[in-house]
Amino acid sequence: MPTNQQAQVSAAIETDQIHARFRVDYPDFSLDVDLDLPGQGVTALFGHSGSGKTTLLRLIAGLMRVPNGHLSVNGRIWQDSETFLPTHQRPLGYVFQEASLFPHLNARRNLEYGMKRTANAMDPAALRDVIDLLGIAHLLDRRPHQLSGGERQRVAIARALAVQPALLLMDEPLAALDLKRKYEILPYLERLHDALEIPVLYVSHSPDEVARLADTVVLMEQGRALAVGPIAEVFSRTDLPLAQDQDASALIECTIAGHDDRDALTRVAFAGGCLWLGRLERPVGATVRARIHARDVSLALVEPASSTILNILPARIQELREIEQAQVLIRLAVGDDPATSLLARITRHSCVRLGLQVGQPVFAQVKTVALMD
Ligand SMILES: Nc1ncnc2c1ncn2[C@@H]1O[C@H](COP(=O)(O)OP(=O)(O)OP(=O)(O)O)[C@@H](O)[C@H]1O
Repeated sequence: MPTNQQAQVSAAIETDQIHARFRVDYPDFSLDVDLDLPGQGVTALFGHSGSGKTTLLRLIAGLMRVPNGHLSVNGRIWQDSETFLPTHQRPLGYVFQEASLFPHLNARRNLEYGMKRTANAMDPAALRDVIDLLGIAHLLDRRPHQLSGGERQRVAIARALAVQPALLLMDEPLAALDLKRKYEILPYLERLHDALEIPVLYVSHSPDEVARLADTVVLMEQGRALAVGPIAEVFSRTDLPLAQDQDASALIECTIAGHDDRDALTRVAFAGGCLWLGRLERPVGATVRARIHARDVSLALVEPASSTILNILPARIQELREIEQAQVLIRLAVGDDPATSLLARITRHSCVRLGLQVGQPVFAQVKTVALMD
């Protein structure tokens, strides 16, 4: 029979949301946010350098205190007008740009260090799972200087998780790694994403990282949250600076529908259509996230009968927006599902020549599809 206190805790946990409201005024910068974020999955705090991402993370960690701030995490108040939990009382894990491991302790002792100081440490079986998930079992006897940057970061992530935090904060955990190491560690982060039940706030200014890892995005600009929402929705909004970028892209959640061994192709299905990709070694039914750059999509009014392009999707124009360099950004609904969007970036000249307008049916020719996991 649960005690009253346990019943209150479980009732509070069901609220499943993070609410963060903060205002900070520095002489040359102000941050003003009021955010409701999902209580699970990875939320990216995404924006250019100086947009306020780290400041927001520090406020959430309790490393800074501002008056009138409010923070609740899955129903537990961490800060309001009466309460301010100091950092050491907040059940959180914090992973920084550079793994801050103790140099005189090996990886195992580094993991144990935090665990000894909390009443909520993982049991040995759960810790073994985390060690396996991050692929660090063979590194446990090594000291930090005997590890690569990526390996150190994996140990730092395991250490953050070993205290069973209610929230994991990651501040550009890949920023200090070179490209090769980044690509080494990304699959581990993707595995974490699938395995973790706690919410993760992930600071990044890299669209590529965010496209791979995030479920929800907070797009930060000059201390404000310009947009908050599911990643596919935010990425395909043509009114945001993100879409005007050369890297603008749409994300589509897909399921592996079948393989064609003869032609070394894999067919993936999404709500409203399907795409052919180079052969993927993933089982039918597995989910993958596809990223399609706006610059890789061209449009035709009639279905091209003789094209080398594998993926030609019937679509309908949802929105046209003229952007710089005499180009037009077009948002397309693909198939029957209005929630699945593609972006196409074409010249104004072509747009006028084809007489494109909102509501018009077209065929989207997709030159390249990148897989995000
Ligand atoms: N203690 C401080 N006093 C005054 N200004 C500060 C202070 N801390 C941060 N700032 C300013 O606040 C702004 C936001 O900084 P913040 O580190 O939050 O940005 P960021 O988006 O995390 O940037 P980056 O991606 O470069 O880490 C910057 O203009 C910074 O100079």
